[in-house]
Amino acid sequence: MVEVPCIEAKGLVRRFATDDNTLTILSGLDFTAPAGQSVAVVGASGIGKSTLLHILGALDRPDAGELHINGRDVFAMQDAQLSRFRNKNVGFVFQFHHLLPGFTALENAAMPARISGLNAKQAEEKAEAMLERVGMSHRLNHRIGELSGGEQQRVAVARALIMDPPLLLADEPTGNLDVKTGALIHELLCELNQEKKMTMVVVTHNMQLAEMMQRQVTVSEGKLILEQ
Ligand SMILES: Nc1ncnc2c1ncn2[C@@H]1O[C@H](COP(=O)(O)OP(=O)(O)OP(=O)(O)O)[C@@H](O)[C@H]1O
Repeated sequence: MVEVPCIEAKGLVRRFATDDNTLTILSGLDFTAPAGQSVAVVGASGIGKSTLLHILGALDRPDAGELHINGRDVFAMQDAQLSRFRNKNVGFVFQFHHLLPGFTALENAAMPARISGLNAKQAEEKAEAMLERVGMSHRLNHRIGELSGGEQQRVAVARALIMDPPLLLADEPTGNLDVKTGALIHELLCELNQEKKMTMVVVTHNMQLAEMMQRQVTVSEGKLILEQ
């Protein structure tokens, strides 16, 4: 049986209209990743890495091209169906974590499970287990503002993985952290990738992190080059 890739993107085009012209950021980009693979996306600043990641996570729609995640035609879905699909299938970790400051670590990590329809108790049980996995059991009831940068990013990782998604997308996940704390988060991401056999795509300028991934791809002139 032929294995379905976790990500299969073909001919992605993304343009942005500015006041005086149209910028073509992605110009027919193809990208495939088998299930379980870890991939670093690197390239010059402003070249289109985050744009690509947002499309791969269906947070943004391309002007042309197709995206299949685990064989599902993502952009054929209507918005409500797409939100449900994202909730179950894609976890996101960003440089600035986007956690809700007025809520505790437990409440933040539980959020995707609540959105998926689980009741508060079920969602918090799952969140507690995930927070334990990322080394945060001692801070469950701290509000986000009461946590260090590294601790906040651990909560963001727990929130991204609470639904056990087959795909994790991370955009400069440790760009905001000191080198030592960043390295601990890199190790955590690699351990979770192995443990959960999830596909992981990480946009980064950090070569130490990029080299920890099984494969590195470079965005250049709207396409992917230099596959390693
Ligand atoms: N909504 C938008 N409207 C107009 N231009 C945009 C928009 N989003 C991104 N761009 C432009 O597209 C280009 C690519 O941006 P993107 O954030 O994908 O780059 P990047 O490779 O991730 O950069 P960096 O490494 O600096 O984070 C940039 O020139 C940016 O200004």
